[in-house]
Amino acid sequence: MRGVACRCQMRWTLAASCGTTRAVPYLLRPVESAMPAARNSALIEARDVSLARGGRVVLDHVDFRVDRGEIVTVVGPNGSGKSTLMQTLIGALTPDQGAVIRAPGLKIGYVPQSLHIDATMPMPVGRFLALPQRHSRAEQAEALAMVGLDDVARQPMTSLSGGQFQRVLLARALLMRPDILVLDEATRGLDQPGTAAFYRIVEDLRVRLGCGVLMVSHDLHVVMSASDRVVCLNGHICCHGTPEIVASAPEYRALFGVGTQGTLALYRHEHDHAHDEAGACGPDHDHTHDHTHDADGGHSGGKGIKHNSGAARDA
Ligand SMILES: Nc1ncnc2c1ncn2[C@@H]1O[C@H](COP(=O)(O)OP(=O)(O)OP(=O)(O)O)[C@@H](O)[C@H]1O
Repeated sequence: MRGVACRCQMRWTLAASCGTTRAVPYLLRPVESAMPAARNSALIEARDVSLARGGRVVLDHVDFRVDRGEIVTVVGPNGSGKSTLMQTLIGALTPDQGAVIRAPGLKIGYVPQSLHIDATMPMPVGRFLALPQRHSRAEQAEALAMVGLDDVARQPMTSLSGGQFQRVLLARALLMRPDILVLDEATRGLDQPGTAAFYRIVEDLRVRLGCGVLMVSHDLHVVMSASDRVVCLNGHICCHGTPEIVASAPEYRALFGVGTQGTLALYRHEHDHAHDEAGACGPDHDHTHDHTHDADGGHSGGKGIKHNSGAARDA
């Protein structure tokens, strides 16, 4: 009798063979954790966080949270504090004001934008995955399979394509059995199909592992359709909302496939002004930002920090 895998927000899989229970895959085994199991409980929360770097306020009264089972994407112009926010949330930086609250026992799987590996250093994928913590070959193979990579364990890291390399970084994060995956521009340098494929994997992992996902990305078209919530940061949180599917061009379908339905998505703004479907501001807007919106609904422009309104700060 074939085993039945139960896919749900809880981390377990039951597989039965001839009436006996066999070991469940490592990454899907129940985790000893003090973590709340329910969806909608905050994994990480920033409360009124402010932080200055190099004498300049980079994060200004930021309220932010990521719940179990949701994908939250932070977008914003260069220098708007996205990486600083990530580092503050994972505990690498301490806020000057406010607090970051992490659920007790929270395990974070961090995927950086890139990692330099010396080309002269022979570093097979398997050895890389054993850093900083050793895992069995079976566990490594399971993690690699989850990110769509087979038979690469003996391959040197330096021989991987950009997309393969980032997937290996993702596999390494999975071996932590994370409650939350934090991806800081993890698809930088990948082409659009590679980026779309990467985010499809992330969406799949969210379902299979029931983890939360926090991403920083500039890939608006792809990320918007993969996210439950999008937060636009420009020092302060200037807008946030749920992505809305507004169009489904054939070329996007061809690129993004079934996972995202090939759709172009926009996100709802909760400013004190309106946007049309192209992302342009409506006539009633009262624009107090120092940045503009492009046709994707993205932001660009100045890096100075101004508050729009208190309501706009709530993420
Ligand atoms: N170690 C540091 N010391 C001083 N200033 C810093 C440091 N790191 C970042 N900054 C400054 O903080 C601001 C925010 O940087 P951050 O890297 O968080 O922005 P970002 O939104 O992630 O940018 P990008 O999209 O370009 O990656 C920038 O003005 C940057 O120069």
